Amino acid sequence: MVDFTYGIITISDRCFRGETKDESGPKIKYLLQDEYNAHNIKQEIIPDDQNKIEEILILYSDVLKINCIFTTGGTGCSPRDVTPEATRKIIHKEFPQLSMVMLLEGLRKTEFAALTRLICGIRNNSLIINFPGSVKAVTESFNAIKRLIPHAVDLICDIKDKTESVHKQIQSGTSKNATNDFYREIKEKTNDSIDEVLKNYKQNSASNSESNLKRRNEDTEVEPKKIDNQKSNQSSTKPQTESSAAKEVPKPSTTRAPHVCPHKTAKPGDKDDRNSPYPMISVEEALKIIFSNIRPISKPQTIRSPINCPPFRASIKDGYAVKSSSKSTLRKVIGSISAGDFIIQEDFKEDECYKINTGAAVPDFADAIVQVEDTKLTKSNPDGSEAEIELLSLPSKNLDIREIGSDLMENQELFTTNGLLDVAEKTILASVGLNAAEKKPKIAIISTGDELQDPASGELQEGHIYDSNTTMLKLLCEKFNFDVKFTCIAKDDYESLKNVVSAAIKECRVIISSGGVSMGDKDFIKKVLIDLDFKIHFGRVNVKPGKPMTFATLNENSFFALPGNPVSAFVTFHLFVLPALRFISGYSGIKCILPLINVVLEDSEYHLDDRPEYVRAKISYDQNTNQFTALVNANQISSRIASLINADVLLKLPGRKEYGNSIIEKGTKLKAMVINQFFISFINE
Ligand SMILES: Nc1nc2c(c(=O)[nH]1)N[C@H]1C(S)=C(S)[C@@H](COP(=O)(O)OP(=O)(O)OC[C@H]3O[C@@H](n4cnc5c(N)ncnc54)[C@H](O)[C@@H]3O)O[C@H]1N2
Ligand code: MOO
Ligand SMILES: [Mg+2]
Repeated sequence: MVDFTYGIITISDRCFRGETKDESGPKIKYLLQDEYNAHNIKQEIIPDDQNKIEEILILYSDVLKINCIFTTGGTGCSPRDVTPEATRKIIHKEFPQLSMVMLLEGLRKTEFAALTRLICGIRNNSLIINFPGSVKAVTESFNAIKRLIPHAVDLICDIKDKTESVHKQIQSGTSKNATNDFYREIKEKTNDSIDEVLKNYKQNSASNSESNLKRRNEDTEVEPKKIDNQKSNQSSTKPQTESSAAKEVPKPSTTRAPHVCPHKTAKPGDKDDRNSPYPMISVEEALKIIFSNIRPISKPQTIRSPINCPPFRASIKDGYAVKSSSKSTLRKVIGSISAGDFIIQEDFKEDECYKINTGAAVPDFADAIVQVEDTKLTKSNPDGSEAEIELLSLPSKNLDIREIGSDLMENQELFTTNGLLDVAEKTILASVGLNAAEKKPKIAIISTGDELQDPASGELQEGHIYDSNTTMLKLLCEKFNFDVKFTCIAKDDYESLKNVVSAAIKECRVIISSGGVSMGDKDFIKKVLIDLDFKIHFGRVNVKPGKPMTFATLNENSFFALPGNPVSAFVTFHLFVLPALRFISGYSGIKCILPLINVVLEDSEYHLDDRPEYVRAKISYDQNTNQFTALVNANQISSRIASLINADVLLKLPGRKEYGNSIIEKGTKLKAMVINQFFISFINE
């Protein structure tokens, strides 16, 4: 567990407000350090607020990729105790046995352990464990599962070599391995515990009120905030005095998302209008709006060389370092210099020379290199090394020597950048020993939909499909040299989508979502953006595919809500997201947009849509006419990912009204946006 990362979240209104000192969080930290030698620990205190708990768990799991997240507090039965509800809502798989081991351990001490509601589960690659609130209960719970956690995390992270060896040992039952022993122990312990627990429970039930009272007092340590929570419930929403807070009845937190009809949110008072309230704007207008609402991540910066290149006089050839002043053609070979050797500072005679390799430092008193091809070996030493050579031609001064700083002078300007660096820029930085620190926006990718299953999640459940947009959008970002910080599949559920978006904007400047942006009653993206105070700059674009494309900003955050249909997401990424990412990363104007080329339509005809369309097409080169021709890939429906295969361009077709005809014919001149440049080599075929 040494390499794993840990999160500790103390969930308590009173600790959050500073009224009570958090002792359980630090206790877990101590236990982790003591047991696992852990040092990568992130810790936080938050109030008993279900949304905040969900948000931070998502943040820890999806964004910070923490391996093991512990919560402490909020697991009791009071109205403000919502940790289990929040945990259950965001986990992908529940781990009830882990909770049971802790419960059994707790029950050995007190039957009041039954009043805590610990949930354990897995979200992505994170193990999430609810601990009770008190230091004592935290310690007991941790001790109960401390040897299970490492193996559980290994399994979740799919660390095969470790898990396989543990499995083998468990199955063979022969190992003296601690984990194996522990599994056996746990098995025995579980059986024992049930008897013990029953015995304990009977004893406890039969015991007198005095001992119950005593135990209850101990338990106030377990859940010390049951009474205080009710007060804190009030004061967390509205500041008030202690006495007035105590009089008010706390409201239970709502866990159900409110039903929101997106088409009703936009046009208040106009109940019957079921159209989208967002005007359809053109692709060009949309781009203008995007560019005027984003700004480059950094100012232009001029980078200068800290050194001379080459830093010493370097030989350009494999040959001999000589003095050009000598007219003698015979030279004694007095040494051999390889690349990387020290610079020879001693003087030498005019009829002497050094054998030298390309890139090696020329001796201080040599002023020319004669390449090996222009020499003849005239004498050798007994050991076979060269003793004398003859120069077939006499060199001029400075022949084949790269002078100090001749490629780059110290302090010379290398280039000016405001963000992204290309290969040449990264290479020149390397050549002068500088780091290639790029300024790129952090990107989050959120795929939305209850129907979505991770492609690695096994067989499809009924009504489900595999999520392909996450893969596509991540790879597209990477193809264009952008880094994706986090990806996640969000449910079609207002609250959880809001939590995911809140978590994403904390960590990432650019958020790219797909799905949930059209007219359905489960399309919550726009509503979430509005409620999180984003400004929606446009919510529909007159383009096919990609009509519901939405763009919103909040301070430095840009949100690109792409339509869910995979091809629509693909096209809108190239049309809108890529130019924005490039602009944010400092690309100048025209370079933000992918190159456009002139082509002619190869298809016999094409039926135009109402909306201007960007169809996926394959390019050929017609040698007779010296033109590129575009052949539209079959079946352009926006769900059909196959239309992307072998697509070289997004062929720009006009809307039928704009064109004045519903059919466009073979040979028509069109523009095409290049998404795959390999076809260019056809020119030379
Ligand atoms: N009444 C109307 N309905 C629709 C309109 C309209 O104007 N009025 N527009 C249509 C157009 S155009 C598009 S495009 C889609 C976009 O809808 P959403 O962005 O809300 O996307 P969803 O409804 O969530 O999903 C659409 C489609 O895509 C599939 N999908 C979603 N995410 C993924 C993913 N990550 N991987 C693979 N496939 C995904 C999803 O299952 C749906 O089939 O709305 C039309 N409706
Ligand atoms: O615009 Mo939608 O993207 O037609 O499928
Ligand atoms: Mg939809």
